[in-house]
Amino acid sequence: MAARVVGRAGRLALVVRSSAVRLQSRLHGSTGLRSGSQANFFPPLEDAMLPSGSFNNRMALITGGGTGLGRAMTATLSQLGAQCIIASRKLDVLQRTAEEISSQTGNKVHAVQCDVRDPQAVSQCVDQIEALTGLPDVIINNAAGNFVCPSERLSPNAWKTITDIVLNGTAFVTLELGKRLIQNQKGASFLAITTIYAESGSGFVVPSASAKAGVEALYKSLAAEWGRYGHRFNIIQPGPIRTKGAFSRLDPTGAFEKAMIDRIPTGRLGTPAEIANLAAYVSSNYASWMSGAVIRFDGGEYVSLAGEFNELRSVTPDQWKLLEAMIRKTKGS
Ligand SMILES: CCCCCCCCC/C=C/C=C/C(=O)SCCNC(=O)CCNC(=O)[C@H](O)C(C)(C)COP(=O)(O)OP(=O)(O)OC[C@H]1O[C@@H](n2cnc3c(N)ncnc32)[C@H](O)[C@@H]1OP(=O)(O)O
Ligand SMILES: NC(=O)C1=CN([C@@H]2O[C@H](COP(=O)(O)OP(=O)(O)OC[C@H]3O[C@@H](n4cnc5c(N)ncnc54)[C@H](OP(=O)(O)O)[C@@H]3O)[C@@H](O)[C@H]2O)C=CC1
Repeated sequence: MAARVVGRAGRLALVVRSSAVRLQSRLHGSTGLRSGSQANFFPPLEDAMLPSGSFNNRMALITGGGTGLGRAMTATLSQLGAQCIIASRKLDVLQRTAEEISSQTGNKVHAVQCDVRDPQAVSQCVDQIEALTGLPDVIINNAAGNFVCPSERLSPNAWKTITDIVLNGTAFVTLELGKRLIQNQKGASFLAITTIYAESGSGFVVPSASAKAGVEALYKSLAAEWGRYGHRFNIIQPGPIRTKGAFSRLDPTGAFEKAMIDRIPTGRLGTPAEIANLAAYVSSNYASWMSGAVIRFDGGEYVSLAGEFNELRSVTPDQWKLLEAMIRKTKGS
């Protein structure tokens, strides 16, 4: 009896899988029933969302602001009136970005060299910022380092490098600025950019997952402790958004991109401009009651990966009829 049931279930699974695969390949090539088409429902809007002038007379520090998502956040804040300071290791990259953005927006963008792993360099960077603009009203901890690697291949220095940039770097910047802001009785909005796997953990990016989880604990803790000094602390967890920095280190051959898009319910990657709009809102006075928030911004990828039955999206209506009939026939346990 048991063998008959297993046999029938096995045959059904085969039928379901092979007809789903046939349908998938007819519609969308070799994999991914849902990729692409539903993205038309979710077009990315690229223009700045907040009213112009929302950041007039405000100073914003964006770490890692010379490239990728940090650059997009800088461009949006600058367009909305902020005076921005971008800080990272590569001064030439920072200066190029600063010139490009300020020539487009008419607002000054300052470039300051800083390796966030070094607390002394961070302290000197904050000295420079104080001299240039005064202490910032908006701090975005966006700088990061990452690469995919089986954990058994990680050297102690590989572990240290990622955790130093992501967790210690964020802590050094946050504590240095926090202390000086408290001394000057000035409030500020702190935002950390983490990732969806800070919550779940993930193999093959274990130093990054561990450090990003630490950043989330740091920001939630300070949201509770430093509200009394006028500071807000929030977190954005982005899903996949194409940047050279991330994709060259996480999917160097491009082999995983299609499978990744297939599992995103909105059928596409995010865009830098979209996350820049969210970061601007969270950092603005329109969000002055938001603190301690963790905002997942991933097109639905996290819940899609989490739900055990989500693969049933590929079951066709005819197959559902069959499955339902089988289930209804079952009596008792
Ligand atoms: C499945 C498809 C996925 C597609 C994308 C989906 C994205 C969704 C989720 C994304 C999350 C993204 C999170 C991010 O953080 S992306 C940000 C990426 N950007 C960067 O990393 C920019 C900065 N990075 C760097 O500068 C370098 O890459 C660095 C290695 C992090 C730091 O550089 P540096 O200080 O110069 O370090 P090194 O001296 O080169 O190396 C230090 C030790 O690390 C070892 N190491 C370096 N690379 C590797 C590697 N690829 N594998 C294993 N080990 C590595 C290196 O050997 C050193 O150790 P030692 O030899 O023992 O001294
Ligand atoms: N793109 C994506 O799909 C996702 C990105 N994220 C997060 O978004 C943020 C931005 O990533 P993204 O734009 O994609 O990648 P980038 O590689 O473009 O950005 C990382 C930035 O961090 C800076 N940086 C690295 N190490 C240091 C350091 N030691 N000191 C100071 N700055 C440093 C780099 O500048 P420099 O080399 O000049 O130092 C670079 O500008 C990161 O926090 C990342 O974890 C999270 C989830 C998904």
